[in-house]
Amino acid sequence: MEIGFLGLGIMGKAMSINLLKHGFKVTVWNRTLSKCDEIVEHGASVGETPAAVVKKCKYTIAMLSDPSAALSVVFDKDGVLEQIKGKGYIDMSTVDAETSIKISEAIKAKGGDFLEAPVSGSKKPAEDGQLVILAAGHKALYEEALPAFDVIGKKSFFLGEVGDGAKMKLVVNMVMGSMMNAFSEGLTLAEKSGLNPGTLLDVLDLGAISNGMFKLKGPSMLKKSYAPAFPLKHQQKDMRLALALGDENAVPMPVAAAANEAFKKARSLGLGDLDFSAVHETLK
Ligand SMILES: NC(=O)C1=CN([C@@H]2O[C@H](COP(=O)(O)OP(=O)(O)OC[C@H]3O[C@@H](n4cnc5c(N)ncnc54)[C@H](OP(=O)(O)O)[C@@H]3O)[C@@H](O)[C@H]2O)C=CC1
Ligand SMILES: O=CC(=O)O
Repeated sequence: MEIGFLGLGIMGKAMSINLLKHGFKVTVWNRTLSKCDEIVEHGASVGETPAAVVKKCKYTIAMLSDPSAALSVVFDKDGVLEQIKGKGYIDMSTVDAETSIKISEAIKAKGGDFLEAPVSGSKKPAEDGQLVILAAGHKALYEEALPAFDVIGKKSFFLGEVGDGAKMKLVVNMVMGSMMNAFSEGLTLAEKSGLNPGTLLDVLDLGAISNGMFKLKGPSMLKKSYAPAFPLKHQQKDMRLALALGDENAVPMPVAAAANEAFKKARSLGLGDLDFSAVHETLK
């Protein structure tokens, strides 16, 4: 079965190559079309527009930067909506529930099926097929997509109504962004107060707050190495969207609000395209 794939950034590239490696036929599209070339070397076909991809494939996955990209690919000329009748559309981008619901309603109105399926996990888990998939929406489409999800991820959750996957993803990333800032302050405090921050990493790793993110990011942060796995601009977008969800639900989130300010500061320093761990530089 042919799967469509829209958006070949850090995540989309790894996910689409993974699908090809596991024997799926994949037709790709990216706004900057030249980024399709590398995926073609792995066996993909190219569609000239999102509509052309949807027309060719039974279902199409999207992995796009933010709400405005997700909306544009669906609603603009030559977009997904033009060919969605009788087809499935799975948006794996991290967006807010409102965006996802808007896309879902438009697709349903045109006779298509919609599933949101944002993922937890970064570049390496995407390359290794170890993402965590947070799906919600059309249950039959979820079941149809499970063979692809089993390649892309290590675990898939079906969370219910469209919007619930988006919200779960934002809650997870709100926690992650807040943790990253506390971690970064700890590394800086250790260093400035005369401790060896490398020893801090060992101590943290042996205790109850040991976690994969500290283990993975700590050594590269100490080397000021911020090659983007998860771009900082996307982490700040997730904090912003999570804070809006907090507003809607009257949940006070002072820790997340402070973390968001730190990511905004990092963006203002021109660090948005680096890894989100570059927020560490705002303390220098
Ligand atoms: N990187 C990570 O660790 C993770 C990222 N995510 C989420 O996944 C999504 C993708 O992330 P990632 O791959 O890192 O991001 P990238 O910035 O690497 O890629 C973004 C993609 O979106 C496309 N895009 C941006 N704006 C538009 C637009 N207006 N119209 C059409 N296409 C557009 C880009 O196209 P072009 O090449 O032309 O710029 C590119 O294909 C984001 O929502 C992110 O929050 C989720 C989990 C982990
Ligand atoms: O969205 C980012 C991630 O690491 O998950």
